[in-house]
Amino acid sequence: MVPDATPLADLGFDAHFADQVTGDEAHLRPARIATVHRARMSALTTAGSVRVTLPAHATTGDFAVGDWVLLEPDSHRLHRRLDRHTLLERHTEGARQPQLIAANVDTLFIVTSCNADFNPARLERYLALANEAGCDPVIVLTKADTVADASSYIAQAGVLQRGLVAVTVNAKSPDAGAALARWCGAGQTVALVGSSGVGKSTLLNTLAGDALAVPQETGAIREDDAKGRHTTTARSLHPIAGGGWVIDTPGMRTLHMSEAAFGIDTLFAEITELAPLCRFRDCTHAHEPGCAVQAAVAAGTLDAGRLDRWRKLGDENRDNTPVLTGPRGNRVVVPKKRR
Ligand SMILES: Nc1nc2c(ncn2[C@@H]2O[C@H](COP(=O)(O)OP(=O)(O)OP(=O)(O)O)[C@@H](O)[C@H]2O)c(=O)[nH]1
Ligand SMILES: [Zn+2]
Repeated sequence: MVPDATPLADLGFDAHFADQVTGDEAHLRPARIATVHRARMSALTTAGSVRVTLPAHATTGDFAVGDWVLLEPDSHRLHRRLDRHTLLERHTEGARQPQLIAANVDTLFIVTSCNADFNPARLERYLALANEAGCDPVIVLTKADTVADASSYIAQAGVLQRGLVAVTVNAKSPDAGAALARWCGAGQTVALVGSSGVGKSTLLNTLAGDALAVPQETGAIREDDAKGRHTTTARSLHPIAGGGWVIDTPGMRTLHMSEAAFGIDTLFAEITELAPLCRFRDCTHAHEPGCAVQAAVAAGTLDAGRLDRWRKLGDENRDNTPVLTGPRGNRVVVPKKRR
């Protein structure tokens, strides 16, 4: 259950948000978006869950679970959204606008299992997503109880990004909560991503423990979509038993790279850092003489598979990232919208 009175700090409200509230806005109530439906949203306040009243010009598509907003005290009418600390967004092929997954997530739990689901190339896509969003990634390896030696998975995951932490769990056991406790706790927000069937729902239940209850306002929790089917919210903010919040996301089959140059550079830091040592400033690390990256592969200090995957993600990102023509015909990458 969501306690009736939760201190703002426990909901994740920190100086980043407090500093944005102006003197004129002091009478407004900070609230954290807990569920986003097509036509309505709910939010958590220090006094519990409320239904947000949207002004005429606003649409729920502009908000993500985890967002901080300011509400009028009695009507719960939305005044404005506060700038985000982090924003997870998903680019899908063909779609012009990215889909907002979750906002103000501190740690992204990238969930995979100790079995055939384990796939370095796919994990790297999730890592680029976390880096780009500004979240700290952690690899959570579920189903450790089904294999004789889970440590080899830790070793394989740990090398995917500098400083990356990987943890093995049995998502069904309460021990999983203890194993992940260092990223949870009052005011902390984590989100779960990963393929279908890896154990995200199981992990969510374990993390929530006795606290399990989707924070939602009383009243109707279902809405009809255009075809008259009942739909429930895809994402919501759930309380974690020992403090903090967890956001689940629906299984993502494909993750297209777009507007993720920073995320990819961080993911492949060992390659990014070698590039300035290449003879040519625009070296593609493919065939050029004096290439420091190729030299590292030849010397055995850089994995050739990593270089292949760096190239694939980078090419995909460039193909999918919109470019404008600048004043002098220079190609200018469209600046990311403000968080
Ligand atoms: N033995 C074992 N089984 C697990 C573990 N984690 C999940 N499972 C089982 O794996 C199956 C799939 O788990 P879910 O939690 O439904 O997976 P999910 O990621 O939520 O899948 P979607 O809802 O399709 O996205 C269930 O039968 C779980 O009981 C684990 O750590 N150990
Ligand atoms: Zn090079």
